[in-house]
Amino acid sequence: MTESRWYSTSPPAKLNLFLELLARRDDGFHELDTVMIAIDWRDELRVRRTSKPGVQLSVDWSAGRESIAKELQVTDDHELLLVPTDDKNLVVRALNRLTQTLNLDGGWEVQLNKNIPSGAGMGGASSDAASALRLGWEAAYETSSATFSPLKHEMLPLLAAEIGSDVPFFLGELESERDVECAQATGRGEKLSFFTLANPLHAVVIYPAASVSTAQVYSHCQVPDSPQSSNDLVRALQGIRAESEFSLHNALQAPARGLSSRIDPALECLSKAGLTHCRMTGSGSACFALADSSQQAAIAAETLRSTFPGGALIRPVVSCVVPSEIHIA
Ligand SMILES: C[C@@](CO)(OP(=O)(O)O)[C@H](O)COP(=O)(O)OP(=O)(O)OC[C@H]1O[C@@H](n2ccc(N)nc2=O)[C@H](O)[C@@H]1O
Ligand SMILES: Nc1ncnc2c1ncn2[C@@H]1O[C@H](COP(=O)(O)OP(=O)(O)O)[C@@H](O)[C@H]1O
Repeated sequence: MTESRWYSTSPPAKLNLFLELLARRDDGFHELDTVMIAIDWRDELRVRRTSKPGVQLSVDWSAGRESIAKELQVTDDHELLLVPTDDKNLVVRALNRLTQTLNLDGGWEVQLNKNIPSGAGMGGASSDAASALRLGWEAAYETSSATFSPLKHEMLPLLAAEIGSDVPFFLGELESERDVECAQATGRGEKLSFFTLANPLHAVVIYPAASVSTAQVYSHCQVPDSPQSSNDLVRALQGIRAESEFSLHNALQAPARGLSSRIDPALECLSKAGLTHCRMTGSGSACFALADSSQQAAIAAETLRSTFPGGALIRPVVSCVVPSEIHIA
């Protein structure tokens, strides 16, 4: 086979504005009611097809390992900065599954530049995997004589859900050309109802130099007797209901706080920073609070960098569209 061109994109992170547990399933997963929003804190991913079988993945930190280590106040070789390059990396799993499913020969060369911290509840690995599926599909289409394009909308969500509960969100709404930033998700997170925000959402995110295992947090959670619903929040985000009427919720915040002592300082600092709606995202450890404008978010982030006790990545962010744009070179 011939090598393909390079396909690249910038996988975004996500925040869970709402997360409620509805039931514990027999397969060990939890039925959720969650609202996810894509934000412009992004990794960089490049993929091309090669004649050599397998996935050759190289990973680096975009800002440089030393610079991230300094912000986190850890050493360059600290485990928080380790990103797997073997099949523990969801990008490798995604491309291997694509190779099998499309019966492709040859393999892949992949460059991943990280910005999104791992074990943060920001879905970095899941977003990278969704992007790898999209880029891999386009590269395979360029270099194959097979006409598998019509299958894309059916196959990619199935492969995505196999790789992880959060991966389908990052594919966006494949059947439409609509710009969507948000989804209300049910099932284990893979049943998605996408929608557009009435107004961009600004926030400040703190990743407090602590990685939390998603599986461990779920193993300490409790399903409430009377679960809350995200419907009011969704209507407010769509502009159908007054924005002042919404509140955020995360049923995983309590068990995650019990597992990591770094979450409480992040929540405390955010709640004192003149922002609103302070919460943890996903299974943690990152926390966020909403701002009225990009300017307020930038000023609050700057202040928090000098007041937060200990190392942390602190960023002003804004909602963005899923999926991210693909570039070919
Ligand atoms: C908590 C959330 C909220 O968006 O995100 P993160 O904090 O991971 O970003 C998700 O539910 C995480 O989704 P994801 O990270 O894809 O999890 P998966 O790999 O599918 O599952 C990891 C483990 O988490 C538990 N799990 C996950 C999803 C779910 N609905 N119920 C669960 O109980 C299961 O124990 C599973 O083995
Ligand atoms: N592409 C990737 N980038 C970062 N971490 C990855 C990747 N693929 C697999 N991992 C592993 O996934 C775990 C965390 O996944 P991630 O999605 O970043 O966090 P979270 O589930 O908290 O959103 C870590 O154990 C990390 O080693």
